[in-house]
Amino acid sequence: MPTLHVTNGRVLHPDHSITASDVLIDQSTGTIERVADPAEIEATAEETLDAAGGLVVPGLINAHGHAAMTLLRGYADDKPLDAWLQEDIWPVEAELTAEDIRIGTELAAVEMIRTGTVGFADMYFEEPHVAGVVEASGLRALLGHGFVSVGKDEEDAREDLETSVNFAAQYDGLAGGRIATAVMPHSLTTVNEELLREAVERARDADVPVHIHANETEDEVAPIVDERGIRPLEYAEDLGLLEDGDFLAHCVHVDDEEIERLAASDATAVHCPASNAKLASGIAPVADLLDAGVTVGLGTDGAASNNDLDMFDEIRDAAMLGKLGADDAAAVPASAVVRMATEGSAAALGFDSGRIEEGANADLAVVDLDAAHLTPEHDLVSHLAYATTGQDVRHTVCDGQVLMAEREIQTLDAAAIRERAQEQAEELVARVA
Ligand SMILES: CSC[C@H]1O[C@@H](n2cnc3c(O)ncnc32)[C@H](O)[C@@H]1O
Ligand SMILES: [Zn+2]
Repeated sequence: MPTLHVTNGRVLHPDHSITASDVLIDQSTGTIERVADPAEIEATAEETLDAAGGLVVPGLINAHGHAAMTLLRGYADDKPLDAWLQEDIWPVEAELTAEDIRIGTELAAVEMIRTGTVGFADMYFEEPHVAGVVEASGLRALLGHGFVSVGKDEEDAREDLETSVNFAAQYDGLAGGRIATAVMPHSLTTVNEELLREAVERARDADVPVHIHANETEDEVAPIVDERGIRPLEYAEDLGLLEDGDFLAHCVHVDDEEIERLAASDATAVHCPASNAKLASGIAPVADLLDAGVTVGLGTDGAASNNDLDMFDEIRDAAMLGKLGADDAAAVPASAVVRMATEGSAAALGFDSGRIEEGANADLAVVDLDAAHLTPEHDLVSHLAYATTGQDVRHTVCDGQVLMAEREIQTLDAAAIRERAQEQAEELVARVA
């Protein structure tokens, strides 16, 4: 059985203690075989990664996003969600080709691997092409075709739902189990009730979860309250949502009753602090969600509303905004945000990852601590939350495969992808002009 030996480093354990330990990985199963004192692991592995001066952490998981929107990074900024989508994003997305999406997703994969992210959720279009990039890059992902019904006739909207269901049914478990899927209606206001009900029912039949944007802005909550006399998450539950495996992006404007409803359910929330701040959508009540017992993951959302896919940035933003929102510097501490990007996101996507522990998926990153901004070492969990950036990542491993060694991506040609993405993005916006 081929093995990978991560040596000479310190390991962040699930209880957030840190010890000088080696990690032995069984590459045939893609799982962690041993985490032990270096003296206890023989140097006989086929492959070795040197983690000297580094901290071995669970690979980060980006639990909500639209990967190919990297091509739209910096294309339209400084607007609120509705205007941004309707005036800028949806017109340019109408011109997207499958090749644009493939290249944009490759660019996202390069950025994610470079910054220690090993898994991501993607709600977008042309998902078979996204799956191809996942296969080639070695990343882990939960993918779904996103669909709306607003602005479409009945037949087109229904066809879009069929695409979402068929993709989810056909691609679940591919890439050696690294691909999972979900049915992905865009939101509670952009998909009509009939199609939402059908989407949930069809997802249950296909035994896949549902992923949806929920309670992102006040403007999205108000029409549901006005038309139905109930809050969005009561509506969601009535639609059959909030079951085990379902995960909701944003949950910014949730009231106490909705937080309780979410806590009592088996669904999870994905916090996207940078996107919520940039679009001025609001500050999610993360401290309240965590206090109520909701499982909270972390996501960047698309690169057009963030504007990067660095999950270390997101961790820091989650802590900062969590404190500001709660008006309490003690709220959402370092350990909580690190857990959000690891265990929380893994739980949201149903991955057995997010922890350096025997039996878990061998998904990890090695953070190089040899840097002025990470000196002195009073508390390394504090450094992960407040001082580390994605550029500090030295190695990235997913499913036991080395995706980046010594800051060099192994599975993709990063320079060629960047060059191609620049050309592809220029051609895309030229088609809209
Ligand atoms: C139907 S595929 C996904 C759809 O969502 C759009 N999108 C990107 N960011 C956000 C966001 O923060 N809230 C809502 N929708 C968003 C994306 O552009 C696609 O059209
Ligand atoms: Zn989104």
